Amino acid sequence: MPGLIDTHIHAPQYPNAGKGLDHGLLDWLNKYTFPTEAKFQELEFAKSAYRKIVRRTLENGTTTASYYGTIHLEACLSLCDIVAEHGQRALVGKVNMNANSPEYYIEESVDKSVSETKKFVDEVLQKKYPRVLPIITPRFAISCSQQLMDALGLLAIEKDLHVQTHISETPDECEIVSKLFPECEDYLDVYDKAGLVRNKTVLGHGIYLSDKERKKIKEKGASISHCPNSNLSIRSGIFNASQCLSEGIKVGLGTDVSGGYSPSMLDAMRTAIHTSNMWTINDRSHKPITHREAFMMATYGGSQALTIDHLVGNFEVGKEFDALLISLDCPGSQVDIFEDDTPEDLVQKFIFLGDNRNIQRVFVNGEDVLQRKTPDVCPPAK
Ligand SMILES: O=c1[nH]c(=O)c2nc[nH]c2[nH]1
Ligand SMILES: [Zn+2]
Repeated sequence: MPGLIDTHIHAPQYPNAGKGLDHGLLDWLNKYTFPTEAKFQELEFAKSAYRKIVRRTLENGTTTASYYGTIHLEACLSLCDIVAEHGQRALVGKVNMNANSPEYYIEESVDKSVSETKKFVDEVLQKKYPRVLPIITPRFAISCSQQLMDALGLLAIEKDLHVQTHISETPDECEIVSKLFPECEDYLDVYDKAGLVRNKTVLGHGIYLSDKERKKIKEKGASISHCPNSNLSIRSGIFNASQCLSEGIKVGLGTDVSGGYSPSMLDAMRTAIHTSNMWTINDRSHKPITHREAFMMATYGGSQALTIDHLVGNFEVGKEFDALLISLDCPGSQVDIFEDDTPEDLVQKFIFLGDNRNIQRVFVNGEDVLQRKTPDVCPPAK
């Protein structure tokens, strides 16, 4: 099958995966996430954590990831090196934050934030990694001033870069944004005024977008990264994937580690199906997404969301071979096969019952990247 594409994942939040889910978004950021991300100033700590997450996502079949880093230039550059060393395909973003953030984890000025971002972009491009690109990453409107977002929008346009950020994830967040930016028509307008809404823009979450905002996202050719595990784990809300897909918006899936506790895109597929089922439970006329649509969002849909569908996402002739070799009867498999199972049944069983043990080989551009010799991920247990 085609490789899995995680359109939204926070590499530095991996140490927190599976813990600290007892608060909603804004308290969760302050209590758990910012203190953890701040530790990535220490380069050796960052490298060790980044090796773990890159290895873990690859083992789970993520051939492409769109990573958020932290505000630290050196650590973000090391994430690019580590991704490249492991042979994963990725977009990597140095996070921008200059407002409403704790004093221990904030960029000191617009100038510094922009100049470090330029340095990051230039260095990454100069390295000419075959499959790693920089992505402009203003964290979200609450943590960036309009002046900073304007400068980042200009940079994205000037260098034709991808952009990723969060939007309309929780009601509290939306209310704060409307107070911080009273001159803007809505949340999307905050980013649009800065030139950040482009066809290379990936908007994380988008649970509470209005009809008008979704229409503009479609017109601009931007995409939404649906992160169902995160939405349920930190109780942000229930995204309506069917609606966005039927409106023709590009929708990919994201694990959103560590608001989402699982780095597995299989988990993202399952949870997207269950999230969609919740709409149907509340309104029987709602058509839930199918396993085919979940599979599509995790593969080809993800490639469209990241505008790399000319390269990967399916097995069209001429694309690069990002693929997984799946075995359902391998040692340890949790999937039992029965005589009357059709090929499509097997795909469904893999989505719902499969795990990394069934993912036997992971190819990026034709290379079995799990066979690469990379530095030890896990030091021996004490
Ligand atoms: O799920 C999320 N994770 C984050 O780290 C974040 N920052 C702003 N908004 C966010 N949402
Ligand atoms: Zn996120």
